[in-house]
Amino acid sequence: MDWAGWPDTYDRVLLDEVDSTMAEAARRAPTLTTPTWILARSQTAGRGRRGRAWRNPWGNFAATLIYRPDGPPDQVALRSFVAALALYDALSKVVPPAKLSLKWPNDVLLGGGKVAGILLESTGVAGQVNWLSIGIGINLTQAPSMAEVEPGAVPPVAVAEFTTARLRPEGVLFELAVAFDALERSFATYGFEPIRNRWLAHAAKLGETITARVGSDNIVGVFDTVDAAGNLVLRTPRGPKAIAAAEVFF
Ligand SMILES: O=C(O)CCCC[C@@H]1SC[C@@H]2NC(=O)N[C@@H]21
Repeated sequence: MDWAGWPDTYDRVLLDEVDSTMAEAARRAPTLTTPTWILARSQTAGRGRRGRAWRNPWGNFAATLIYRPDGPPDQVALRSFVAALALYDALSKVVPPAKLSLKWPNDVLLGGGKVAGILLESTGVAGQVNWLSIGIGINLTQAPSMAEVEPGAVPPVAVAEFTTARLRPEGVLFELAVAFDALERSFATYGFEPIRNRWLAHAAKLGETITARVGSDNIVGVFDTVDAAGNLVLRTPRGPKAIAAAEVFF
């Protein structure tokens, strides 16, 4: 693998097997000085959002970027949109971009099915984020079966179903790191607005009726926008509703 063009302010660690790249990032954090991408060819205890397991068969992509982002926690949390757009840009190199879309808060869809997920974890004290870990899983060669995902979830798909290109996790890491670096620089210079606008340009189901599950409540409304704080804004019969955290169903 030719790494020429790798963003030189980032380190990379390539592992054959690990429990979870999130756990590995947390173990390395105390001694890290440089933003670092950790890629694993397989994970034995991959984790997803909301405490779910993330199965990671050989051939799929699993990596975590760990770094010290600038800004207060609310700005740090917006890096999930930066990561989603970086995934959009990286995957656009191997599949038709028109088939990609972004599902709030941080899934990437391909042909309407879930192809990638993002998990953010951070540590900090006194309102200051110390380390942020952005975990990214991509179904490159294999997607889980419907039986393995939550009822009502969008069906999982694999990148391999949409391209004949050779898909290697290292190659995807390269594209992802380059894209993330460019977007992170944009975020540092111009803030969230350009990222938000680009994210909205690729949003799945914008202007359509969706359901946001918040705890045990289902809020049904028209997906109006994502606001400057990253909230999902739904138009409901009772007026606009800004939702900070939810599971979205189509
Ligand atoms: O639930 C989701 O959609 C998020 C899944 C995130 C999975 C990735 S794979 C790399 C990193 N390591 C983990 O254990 N989880 C994340």
